[in-house]
Amino acid sequence: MASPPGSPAGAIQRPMSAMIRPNRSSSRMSMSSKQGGSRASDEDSKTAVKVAVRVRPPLKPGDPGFDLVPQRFRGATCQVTSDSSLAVDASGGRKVFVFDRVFGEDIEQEGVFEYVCESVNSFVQGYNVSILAYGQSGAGKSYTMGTTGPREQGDSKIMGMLRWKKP
Ligand SMILES: Nc1ncnc2c1ncn2[C@@H]1O[C@H](COP(=O)(O)OP(=O)(O)OP(=O)(O)O)[C@@H](O)[C@H]1O
Repeated sequence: MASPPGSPAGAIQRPMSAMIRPNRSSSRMSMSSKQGGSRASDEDSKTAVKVAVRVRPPLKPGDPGFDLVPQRFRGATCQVTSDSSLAVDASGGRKVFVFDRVFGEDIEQEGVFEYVCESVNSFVQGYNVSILAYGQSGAGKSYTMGTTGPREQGDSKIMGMLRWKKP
C-alpha cells in the first residue's frame, strides 16, 4: 500500500479545516429558542469538523414518493433563517438550530461545492479529508454527493469531479 504523500512544500498552507483545536468545548451544532441563534457558529473555519445542513425542496404532487409523505409534512417544515441557522416550529415553540453553514433549497450543487472546494483541493494535495452525507432516506444524500440527479453526474465542476480511473 502506498504511503500518503508528505506535506506539500512551498507556499501551500495547511487548510484551516485541517487544524485541530483539542480544547474546544462547544458542540458544532448549537440550539437556541430565539430566532437567529446564539452565536455565529463558523467562528471559524478553524476546526477539524464542520457541519453543514442542506434543506431540500419539498416534493411536489406528482413527484415519485409524494403520496408516501404524511399530510403534515407536505409543506416546508423548517425555515432557513440565515447562512448558518434554521428554525423548526415544534409543539413546544420555535427552535433555532445553528450550524457552520445552512444551504437553503435555492442553493444548487455548485453552491454546495463552493463550500467544500477548499477541502477537496486539500484532498488532492494529499491531506486526509472525509465528506460525509447524513440524513434520512430521501433527504438528498446521493443527490448532494453527485451520484444521482439529472445534470450533476456529468458535471465535472461539482461533486463528480473525483472519479476513479483505471490506470
Ligand atoms: N436539493 C435537491 N433538489 C432537487 N431534488 C432533490 C434534491 N435532493 C434530493 N432530490 C431528489 O430527491 C430524491 C431522493 O434523493 P436521494 O436519492 O439523493 O436521497 P438519499 O438521501 O440518498 O436517499 P436514500 O438514503 O434512500 O438513498 C431524488 O429523486 C433526488 O433527485
